[in-house]
Amino acid sequence: MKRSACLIFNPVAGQGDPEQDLATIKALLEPEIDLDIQLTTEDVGADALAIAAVERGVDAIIASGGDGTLSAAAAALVGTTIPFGIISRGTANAFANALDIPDTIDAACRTILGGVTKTVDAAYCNGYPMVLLAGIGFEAEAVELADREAKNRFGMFAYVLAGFQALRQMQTFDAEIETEDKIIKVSAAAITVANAAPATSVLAQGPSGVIVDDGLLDITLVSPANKAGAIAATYHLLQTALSGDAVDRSDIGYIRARRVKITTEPEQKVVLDGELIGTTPIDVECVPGGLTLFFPLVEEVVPTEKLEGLPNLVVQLKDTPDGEDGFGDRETN
Ligand SMILES: Nc1ncnc2c1ncn2[C@@H]1O[C@H](COP(=O)(O)OP(=O)(O)OP(=O)(O)O)[C@@H](O)[C@H]1O
Repeated sequence: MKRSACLIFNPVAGQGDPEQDLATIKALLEPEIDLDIQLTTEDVGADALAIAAVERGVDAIIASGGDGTLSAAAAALVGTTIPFGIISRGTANAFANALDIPDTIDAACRTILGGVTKTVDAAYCNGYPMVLLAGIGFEAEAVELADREAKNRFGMFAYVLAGFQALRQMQTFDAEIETEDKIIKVSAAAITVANAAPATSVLAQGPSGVIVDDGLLDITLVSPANKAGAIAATYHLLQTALSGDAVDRSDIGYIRARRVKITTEPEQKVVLDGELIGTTPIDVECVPGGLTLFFPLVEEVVPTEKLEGLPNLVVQLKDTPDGEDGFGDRETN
């Protein structure tokens, strides 16, 4: 029987040609999947369309658009077992990158056609579903500054520009961070609670690699003494994100927790998966295995041996009976 899925498509996302993108997606998927195509509008977003699709009891949901569309659709699926396909066509493609899903239309469609699924963690932040991260302070300021018009003009560069602008306006705040086993009081300029994060979410990169299926949230605290320190800390986080090493600066800290409550003085803006949702305090709780994704088939890497080319090489294969390790009897004391 042919598979079926609801495809939620944002017809204005990204810098490409949406009509052509939709034609490509249909050509790739429709031979194997019956698609119920739902276009987002200014008034009816991916969240409403995904909630309605869940209520209709669809077999799978595929979302195609920028990070806003993908996050909104994913949010509706947190806590369900409906497989979610991601076809990223945005400016930053942070959502796909954070979850290790290919970000070209062709590879994303092949991932969905492959039919392999994997569960990852999700979370709730102040009752809102969260798949990637909640940012307090710096990140929230940067998201607010990277507006639609700037993104259209500058693409990815808009986020970098907004980051520098936010850095210029950087202010520290006092924070109290409560996890299941401790209460931490600290001054910070940015606190990021991540379930999953792309390397470009620099401020989430305290832990060497945010782990998306460990049942824990990764919390990074950045507390630079001044603006020069903020730039150095940000650069260090970018480097560690790219190299996969843990951070090593006294003004950056990180912890992992299943649940975290954060209050700040003064109140700080909070951005959740790219959208401003309000201000602190926040209460974030991990939902282990809360989201099911179509995931690329990962071929098992068999470590290869190599001997060819060594001088005077002779390799003799032993005739070892089943169940024996080939070393004969071993002397024991
Ligand atoms: N048919 C439509 N007409 C106008 N706006 C739309 C329509 N459909 C969705 N939108 C708007 O698109 C925005 C979401 O865009 P989305 O995040 O998918 O793409 P993007 O902004 O190009 O990507 P990125 O966030 O990666 O930059 C929402 O603000 C939503 O209101």
